[in-house]
Amino acid sequence: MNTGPRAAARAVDALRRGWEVAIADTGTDTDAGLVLLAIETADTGRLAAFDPDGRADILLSAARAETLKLVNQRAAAGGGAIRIARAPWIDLPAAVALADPALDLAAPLKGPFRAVATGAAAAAAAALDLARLAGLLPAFFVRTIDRHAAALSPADIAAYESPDRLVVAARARLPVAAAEAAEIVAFRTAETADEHVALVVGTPDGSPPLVRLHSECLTGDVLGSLKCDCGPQLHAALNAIADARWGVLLYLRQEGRGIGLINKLRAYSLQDQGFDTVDANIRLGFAVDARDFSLAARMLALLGVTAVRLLTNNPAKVVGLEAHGIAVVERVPHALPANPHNERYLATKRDRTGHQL
Ligand SMILES: Nc1nc2c(ncn2[C@@H]2O[C@H](COP(=O)(O)OP(=O)(O)OP(=O)(O)O)[C@@H](O)[C@H]2O)c(=O)[nH]1
Ligand SMILES: [Zn+2]
Repeated sequence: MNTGPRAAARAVDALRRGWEVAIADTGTDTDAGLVLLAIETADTGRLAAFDPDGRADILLSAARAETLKLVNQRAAAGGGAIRIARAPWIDLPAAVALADPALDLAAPLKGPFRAVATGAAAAAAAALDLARLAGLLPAFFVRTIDRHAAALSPADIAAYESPDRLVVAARARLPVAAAEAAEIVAFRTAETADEHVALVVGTPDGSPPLVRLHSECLTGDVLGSLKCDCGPQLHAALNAIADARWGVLLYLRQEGRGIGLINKLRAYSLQDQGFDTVDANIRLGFAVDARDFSLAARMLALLGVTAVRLLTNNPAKVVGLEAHGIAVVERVPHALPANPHNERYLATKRDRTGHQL
């Protein structure tokens, strides 16, 4: 068996190219595995090769299935994945409509739908994670196979995301507008292309540094998007850290709260239709926040930082760091003035995701 994160890296690549991927289940009561073709990157030729008899089922996230009202709340409450039995009318365009919420208003679904057991729950959940890692919609054509026919396990996919093998790859002096005495430290793991960065400002003075965990936001950080508060938060954080004379800004490549740029822009398109930031993620079939702050904790540990004053309004960041060995001795609020375009976004963060604004 081809184990390890290398198998997961190959699978991410395969999904993006529209190639099938097989995942062995790790449940003790099953000898099953799943073979999967991502709906987003399928085409008629690939689908015919994958599923010549038109018998492959559909695998969706529970959140997406609930949005489509394909399953009742009770079925979805278990979380994870929902498998829908293939019906003759579910051709490729119908499957795309199941996967992609952009079409929800334009393409009413036919039905009826029948939810069946996933047959390999751990493999199904891992498949959804793999889609997110590949930046794809979490929706597949799926067939059950013998687990021995699969080269990939859920543990491989977890290892791919794990920060355990993160190392410092390069460091250099980097004077920036906010602070001339700054050093940039770049991190990477062997398996992912993501290059996470820390900007270390000033020199340790024996007290816990002022720290900001900033998740990448191409639209806000680079283009000055008014839809969110990321750009102003980034610059205010650099200034606050410079004023404190000792601190660290982590620039985490967790675009779109971990769902990637393309999926975030899909969420924006749903927001144009009236859904808020939480419901947009759910309609796409993702968690409201897919980030894992163990990555940030590992970066701080590699910098020799074990206790911080954390600039954030998000209690999940405090919990995430503390769960991974970094003491948060103080939460420093980090709210910036709203504008007409991000007012609702900030209100949703306050009302629905527990931000202390
Ligand atoms: N999926 C999704 N991601 C978004 C949206 N708006 C902004 N983001 C992403 O949210 C992340 C910004 O979060 P942060 O500013 O790090 O943190 P936060 O959770 O808001 O908490 P604070 O520390 O209080 O700012 C970035 O990765 C953005 O790309 C949205 O509408 N949908
Ligand atoms: Zn943003």
